[in-house]
Amino acid sequence: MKKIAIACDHAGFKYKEIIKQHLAGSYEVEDFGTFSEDSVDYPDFVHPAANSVADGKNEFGILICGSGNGVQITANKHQKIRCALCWMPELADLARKHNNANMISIPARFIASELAVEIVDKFLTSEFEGGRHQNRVGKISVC
Ligand SMILES: O=C(CO)[C@H](O)[C@H](O)[C@H](O)COP(=O)(O)O
Repeated sequence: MKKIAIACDHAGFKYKEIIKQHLAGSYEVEDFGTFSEDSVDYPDFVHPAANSVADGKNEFGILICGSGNGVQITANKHQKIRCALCWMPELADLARKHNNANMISIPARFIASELAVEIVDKFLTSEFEGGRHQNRVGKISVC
């Protein structure tokens, strides 16, 4: 069963719970919080989730905040993380196929929860195509 990290800030909490419920039984989900709608700082929750994907404890990660920007910016500070901001399923598909993304960020304040679930499903079922894309991905981490 694929192991998935999930994390959010207060703006993403409701969607995190919806996504977790959707994935239950099909994936092993590790929830790094937050666990309420009380205002929090997203890096406090993203860094542990990103570390778990970077060290291989979880295969993929799902991050949710209001715009998707803050959690994505934070996750991409981790050298082994490739986190894509996805507001439609096609972007999640391409993030896996072309960029071998291992995390995605979802903008909870800008899309419906039903679409967020579709995005997650596409992210977790698309495969990296390798080939010419492997050359490019290999050049991303320069330090
Ligand atoms: O990081 C963000 C902005 O790019 C996220 O959208 C946060 O969820 C947002 O900044 C939270 O804003 P709030 O006014 O403190 O709820």
